[in-house]
Amino acid sequence: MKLVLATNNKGKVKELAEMLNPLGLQVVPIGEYPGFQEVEEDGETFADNAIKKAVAAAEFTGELSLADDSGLEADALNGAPGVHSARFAGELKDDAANNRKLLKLLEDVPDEKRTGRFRCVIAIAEPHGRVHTAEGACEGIILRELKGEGGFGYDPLFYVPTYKQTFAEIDLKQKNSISHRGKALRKAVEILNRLYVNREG
Ligand SMILES: O=c1nc[nH]c2c1ncn2[C@H]1C[C@H](O)[C@@H](COP(=O)(O)OP(=O)(O)OP(=O)(O)O)O1
Ligand SMILES: [Mg+2]
Repeated sequence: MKLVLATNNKGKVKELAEMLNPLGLQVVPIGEYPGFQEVEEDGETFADNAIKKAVAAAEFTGELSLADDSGLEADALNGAPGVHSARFAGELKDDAANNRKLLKLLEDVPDEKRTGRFRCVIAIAEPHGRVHTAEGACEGIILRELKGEGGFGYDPLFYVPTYKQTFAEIDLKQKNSISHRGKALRKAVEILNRLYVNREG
């Protein structure tokens, strides 16, 4: 069975594929389907946007499709950038510019108030229209400067106290074991196993 990954984010594809490949599904990024138009992410919640992306991909490809909508919530900014994380500093989805904007807004925020979390909602859309969702969150601290070279997005600013490292300093497997995406994906895998078993039997 095919599973289309309805994301254009290469960082997400790496993390998702690492956990999905062992399932024995044929995992195909949406980039391999020419002509798919990126949907407008105008939902008020991560779930709204994840569902919108997964359904659009399932309709376009006719295949089981999985989408991820995620972002960073800073408590000192009342949860911003939240669902606007990707385009926080503008339409270009520029990670470096997003990180600079976040640092600037948090400039005067004392260490103990720099708490936040990544959130992720994964939506799985079946070709005939049923949708399933799974979510995950990971708590951390937003640093005052970038640290680490790995990962993507806000990873170099996101410090995990239990690891004493940022998401950009830990490897992909470690990140998947604790991250918002890893948590959501483990629940999503249970959903996929159920769907897969139902189809076979
Ligand atoms: O583990 C993460 N580590 C660092 N940053 C992260 C992570 N997870 C989400 N993020 C940030 C990246 C982006 O600024 C936004 C997601 O936005 P989001 O719309 O879900 O993804 P996107 O536009 O990059 O790709 P797509 O919609 O095609 O899946 O949150
Ligand atoms: Mg997006």
